[in-house]
Amino acid sequence: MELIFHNVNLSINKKKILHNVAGIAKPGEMLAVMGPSGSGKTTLLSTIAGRLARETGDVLLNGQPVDKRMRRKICYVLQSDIFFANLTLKETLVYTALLRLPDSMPHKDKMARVDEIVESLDMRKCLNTLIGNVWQRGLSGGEKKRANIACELLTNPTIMLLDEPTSGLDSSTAYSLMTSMKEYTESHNKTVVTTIHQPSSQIFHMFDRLLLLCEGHVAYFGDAHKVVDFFDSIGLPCTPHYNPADFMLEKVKESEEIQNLIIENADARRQTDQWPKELKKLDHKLALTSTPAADSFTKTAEEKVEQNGRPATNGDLVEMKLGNNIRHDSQIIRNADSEISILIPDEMAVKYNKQKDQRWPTSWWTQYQVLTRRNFTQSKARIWSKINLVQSVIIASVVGLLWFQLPRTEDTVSDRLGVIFFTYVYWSFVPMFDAITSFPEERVVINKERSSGAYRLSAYYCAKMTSELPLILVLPTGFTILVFWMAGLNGVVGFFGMWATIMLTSILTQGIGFVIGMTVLDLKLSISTAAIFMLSSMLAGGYYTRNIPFWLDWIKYLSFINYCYHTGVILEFTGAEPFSCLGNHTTAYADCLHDNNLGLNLNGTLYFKSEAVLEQMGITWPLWLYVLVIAVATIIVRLTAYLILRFIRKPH
Ligand SMILES: Nc1ncnc2c1ncn2[C@@H]1O[C@H](COP(=O)(O)OP(=O)(O)OP(=O)(O)O)[C@@H](O)[C@H]1O
Repeated sequence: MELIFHNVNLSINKKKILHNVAGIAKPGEMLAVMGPSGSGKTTLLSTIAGRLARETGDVLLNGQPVDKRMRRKICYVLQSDIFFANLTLKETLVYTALLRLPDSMPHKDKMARVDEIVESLDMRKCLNTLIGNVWQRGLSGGEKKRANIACELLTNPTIMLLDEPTSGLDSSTAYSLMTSMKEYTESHNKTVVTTIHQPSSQIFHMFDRLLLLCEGHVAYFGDAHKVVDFFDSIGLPCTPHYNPADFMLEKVKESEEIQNLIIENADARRQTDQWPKELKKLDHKLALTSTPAADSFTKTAEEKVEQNGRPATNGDLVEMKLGNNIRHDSQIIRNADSEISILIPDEMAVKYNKQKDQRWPTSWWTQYQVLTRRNFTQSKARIWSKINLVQSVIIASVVGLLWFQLPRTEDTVSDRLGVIFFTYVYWSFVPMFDAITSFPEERVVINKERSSGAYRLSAYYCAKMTSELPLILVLPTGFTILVFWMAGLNGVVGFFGMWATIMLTSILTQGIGFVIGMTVLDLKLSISTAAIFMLSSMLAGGYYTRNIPFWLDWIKYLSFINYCYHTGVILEFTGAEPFSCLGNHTTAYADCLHDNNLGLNLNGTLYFKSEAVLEQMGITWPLWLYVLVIAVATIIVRLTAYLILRFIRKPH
């Protein structure tokens, strides 16, 4: 496919970044975009990829404007290597292939495609290596760059946009990477646009075309090997044997005077034969569509589309009655006076393509299945990490030993409340902070993948919820078993009740963690926010204080711990064995109770029924109501997290 970008203008925060940037890249060729740091190379690539909205200008593939469907033919390899650190290279490539290659392609063909790319980029020896990150060693920098490119190549894109693929690589690794890319481009007839900072002269000579940018202006566009002649022609000769790439970067950074000289001469080249005819044609289209004839022009083109059943392309002839008010531009009138060659107007091609829009490469169900498997694999290492396992076992053992086999006497009531409160609070803290700290890493990967239209957000979100469920529930299950039986809490029913409500608490608090992590992007700030939220919930949760000032009493209804803790209390003190009083009759529980809660043991000591504790604590809601509130809160929190991702944290 031929890629044309024509007169692209773009401003960010009112700062003009790109000024009438134009260029063309052809199949089987590599176009290098060069320029000093900050000259707009990445911005241009993002604009071509459709991730930044241009103010004016066209981006055309084979003469047609790029819409969402066509954008799938473009792959954009970002400068940074964004992956899940704890997947191996093979897992990364396989999951990417399963997600991004169409359902209609048989599984074995998808795997064959992975093999082909691995061979092309010479990556076989590191297939089973973890991707890794700063804390965990994995692929080397060069291998990561190749992995980044490989993931995009899997979809067999026609246009490849590479943002600084050689940054951070030593010269021989950079050369070998670019050689692989050059071979791949030529053998598969791909159209490649790559930004590059300071290529060696060997790499520079691999490029077919060059776009040199200077402060967002075109300083040169044309054959890469003719750039030295251009500089020579404007009085800036290059010293023999000097790397042309270094030479021109020095010149475009030299002085304002030199910069203006280069830009003016580059502008002047647009009127000469050295400027590609395709770009000249677009200049004419612009001139024509600014005439009063534009409306009838569009209409006739639309008729042609309906007649052909496909959008008109660059070479199509569209019949148009020439009115008196049309400029007779000899260059664009082709056959007869009544026929004219035009490019299809943007809005019309987009409208046409929408009808056939296959937005996603795979079905929702495929996306859900693959993402569930991938998420399970990558979250397992994190959630079931050795450190989490050891931490849970140690804390559970300490709790179990401190509250070991509590006797059923009145003075252990407060201890029982303590262990229940601690257990619910602990399984609120752990999932919440795990969600907050893990989400930033995940978010960048998801944003990258969603930007390239790999899957639906709903598929990702449902997969995440499902795949992490068994993972987040295993540790609290083990913890509850240890603590419950070591402390000697209330029987089998009480155990299953506590286990279930702790699970629910973990799911709720993980959701709260996601909401905080998605809303507050700064990690430090999100941890502080979560700490404030958790501590306030704890304080208002009914364990530390039961006599909140009346004007602040409503706060307990906002504390999720209030509900979780009270489910635990109800489970512990309902239908349990009675508690013995300690000798005298003036105890808190015995004194405030109705007679029917009291009784005498055989040895003559007073006892009270366990439900008396609930009465003394003023717990009047039934268990199911507390559980219902937690369940509804869980659904609301999970939905909120989804909506935040859907509408607020959209990728560019
Ligand atoms: N959000 C923003 N607000 C203001 N200016 C911005 C913003 N984003 C980018 N810019 C500016 O746009 C210009 C072009 O940035 P871009 O990243 O495209 O440069 P580049 O040529 O790719 O640089 P490098 O080679 O260092 O990656 C820079 O001057 C940058 O400061």
